[in-house]
Amino acid sequence: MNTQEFCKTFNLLDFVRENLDGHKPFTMALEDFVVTFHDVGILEFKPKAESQQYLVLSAGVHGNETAPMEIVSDMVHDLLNGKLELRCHLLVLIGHPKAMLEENRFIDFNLNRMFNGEWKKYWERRDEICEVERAKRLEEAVNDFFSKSCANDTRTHLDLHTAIRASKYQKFAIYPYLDSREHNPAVFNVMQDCGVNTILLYHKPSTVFSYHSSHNYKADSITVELGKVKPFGENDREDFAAAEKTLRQLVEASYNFDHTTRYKANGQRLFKVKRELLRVSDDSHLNVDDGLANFSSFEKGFELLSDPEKPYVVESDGEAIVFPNNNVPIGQRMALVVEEV
Ligand SMILES: O=C(O)CCC(=O)N[C@@H](CCC(=O)O)C(=O)O
Ligand SMILES: [Zn+2]
Repeated sequence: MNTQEFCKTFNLLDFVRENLDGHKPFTMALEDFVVTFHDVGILEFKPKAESQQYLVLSAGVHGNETAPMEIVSDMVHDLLNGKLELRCHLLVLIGHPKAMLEENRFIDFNLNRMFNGEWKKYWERRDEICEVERAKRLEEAVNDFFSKSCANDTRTHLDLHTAIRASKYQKFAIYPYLDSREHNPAVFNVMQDCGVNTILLYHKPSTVFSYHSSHNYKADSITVELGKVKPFGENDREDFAAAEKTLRQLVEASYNFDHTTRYKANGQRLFKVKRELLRVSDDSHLNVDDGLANFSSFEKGFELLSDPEKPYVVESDGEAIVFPNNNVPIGQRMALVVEEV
């Protein structure tokens, strides 16, 4: 098959499904860029024209979060077929191909708790936990990509997700902890253009992918929750139209990520994390219905987390909950208690 035929019929998600255990790297030179298929779900686009922007778009770190994978896959198709112009350095990642095939959040362990080197703690168990080697591989890909950039280049990473449950604010994002850096107004502006009007400011280092790239490469990184989890083919792409348009504009490098960018976002809600509720024992249990939306709030005095040793009772009216999950192992996050700032 020649390059033109390959591009015309190429579907990233099918290609990933067909190469689950990896493939040999290969490169194709197209008119405006060179694309390298480094490994399953790891594609790098290098523009022929000079660019100072390095963009990572990751989707499917959770295998059942299908909409972002569909969006990214369509963008890759359009890039390969000249329908989307590439004006930045771009790394596209389909995070967890095996979980994607099964449309499950993960196989053995939540991949989005394995970054920032956390996978090293599980290295001895890599044969029983498939996410260990994948986290290592994804970190290597990000490292190789950002290592090509210079000090004045911009580094951006959008880790695209959809949430398990509905949300009071349908689209929201989690801005990872920045150590001693400042929040970048450009990130808020891009989120606003994506239709993301609620931003949760994370309060401490973590083992999620966006914190990894932010902490290690000083990237402008953010985890974006674009809607609710649905099976492949059942996403209403109209719901994602603003995000999709903005992602395409990012690839066309029509955004400036300079920290001096003026904050134009208007009406954006900001939340901060007040507390992280961890599972401390087998008996830890959140007293929330499955149908309860993210950002639902409680009255002071409500026992949100029951546990014989360490229950959590709501301390003030208006405390809200994000990502409640009774189905996590001991030591992992069961929910975030957040409050508006
Ligand atoms: O809906 C849920 O409960 C989880 C959705 C999801 O996968 N969220 C990410 C957030 C990562 C972050 O905190 O930046 C996750 O839990 O991994
Ligand atoms: Zn997710």
